[in-house]
Amino acid sequence: MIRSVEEHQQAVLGLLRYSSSYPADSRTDLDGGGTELPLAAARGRVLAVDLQAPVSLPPFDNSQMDGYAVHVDDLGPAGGTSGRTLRVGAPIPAGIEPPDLVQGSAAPIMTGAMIPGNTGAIVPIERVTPAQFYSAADYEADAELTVDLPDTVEPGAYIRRAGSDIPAGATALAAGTLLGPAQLGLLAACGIAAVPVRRQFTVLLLTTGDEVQEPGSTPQPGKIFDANTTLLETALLDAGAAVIRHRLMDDNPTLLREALAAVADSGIHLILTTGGISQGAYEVVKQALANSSVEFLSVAMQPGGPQALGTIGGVPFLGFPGNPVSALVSFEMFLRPALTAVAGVPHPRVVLTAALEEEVSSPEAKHQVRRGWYTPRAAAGEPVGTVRLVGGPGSHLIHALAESNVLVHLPTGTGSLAAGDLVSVWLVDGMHGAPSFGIPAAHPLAVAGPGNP
Ligand SMILES: Nc1nc2c(c(=O)[nH]1)N[C@H]1C(S)=C(S)[C@@H](COP(=O)(O)OP(=O)(O)OC[C@H]3O[C@@H](n4cnc5c(N)ncnc54)[C@H](O)[C@@H]3O)O[C@H]1N2
Ligand code: MOO
Repeated sequence: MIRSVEEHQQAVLGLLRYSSSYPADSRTDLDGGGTELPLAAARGRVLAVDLQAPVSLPPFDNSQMDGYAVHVDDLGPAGGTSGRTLRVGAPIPAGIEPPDLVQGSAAPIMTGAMIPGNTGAIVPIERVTPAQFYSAADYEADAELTVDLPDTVEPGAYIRRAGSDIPAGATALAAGTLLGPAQLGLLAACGIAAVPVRRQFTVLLLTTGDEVQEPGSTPQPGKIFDANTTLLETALLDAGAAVIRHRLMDDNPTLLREALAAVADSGIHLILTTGGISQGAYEVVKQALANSSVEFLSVAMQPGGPQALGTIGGVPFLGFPGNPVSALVSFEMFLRPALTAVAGVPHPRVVLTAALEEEVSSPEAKHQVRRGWYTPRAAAGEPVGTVRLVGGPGSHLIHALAESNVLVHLPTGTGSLAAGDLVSVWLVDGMHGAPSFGIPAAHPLAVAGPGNP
């Protein structure tokens, strides 16, 4: 049986949505039974509840510029000052609560400092005379320092009002928000130190094949190093999932069946294997799961044609093909979008239209996914960016995969395309490493915190 890409996408989504024990609404299902994560540890996670701002941002009226705070009664109608000369009051650095302004005097004030009472406007230092602040020596030498204002000052100028970013009590972040640097920075600015996050979607990752050996071990004749475990583990971590990495399994169906049965009730949300699902004589996954509720099928896609889908002991199961590019393309096309729909993370890939830099042909009966390098349009007049294909269509070309920044889609029915024809590309180089708190504990800058005990 041959399925279209769209049909298999729906099948994978249905599997995760209806067969997985992952809670459909995990808002009340916090990690650790209601515990929260410190902000930095919550990067890449999904907020479990609506969070209200406990304080306003800014928390108080403050200055947007280094300059002088001018009394409201020293500003004429519509801000006219007639170049008024004012006495210089005590400077206001950021971090203090200043006394109210006295009419006839202007207080030197620094960016971010609290606005004193009675202030009508801030005048940037560049706009007054003298155009630089007095030194401590100037203050000691002359008790009657003065400053000349410009002819006009806009009332309220350069005052950042309390609550103008967000007022206290308003929703700072809604449940379901993916927590990245900006969102976590907002929570920190609100004085929040820990955040309730949704449970992670947990995947058991198992790689099969007599021919694969662990990276780091001595190369053996006829064997290859296991690329797929690392490739899929990091792709899943990037996508916000948690990964349990199973040891490599050789082509022994009985042992594989036992291993899969042993993990089926361990609270994981998906079992994912690579390899052993096509037409060979030693297709271990296919043999181990014969007569089970796992279906082996063919999707009209290249790479990633052979696929397996079903349940093992009630736990959703996906079998990706063993070729590394096939495994990653399967992840991008089927599992990643389903995770977005079910777990609220990751963000969908950015889809762009690009002009081919060269001609290309593709099997008409299949949706071909090529790897490419996307270059944004060089000038504003150009309608779209361009894409250069990297490597051929072969699903073993992991080096070419590593040198690409987009997946290039040549949908079913495409046949051949000329240079300049438009194609749809998915931007995949926005992948970042899993959360890491990388300063070694011995580093002089290291502080106690997540990852730095
Ligand atoms: N007669 C047919 N042969 C093949 C067909 C077919 O339709 N008829 N389909 C081909 C396609 S397309 C793919 S994709 C592969 C899928 O094969 P399997 O999923 O059964 O995977 P394996 O045979 O175990 O391995 C395929 C390939 O990938 C290498 N591999 C496997 N695991 C890893 C790993 N962890 N790290 C790196 N490389 C790995 C393996 O050595 C093979 O070269 O089947 C085609 N054959
Ligand atoms: O489907 Mo295979 O993944 O074309 O190489």
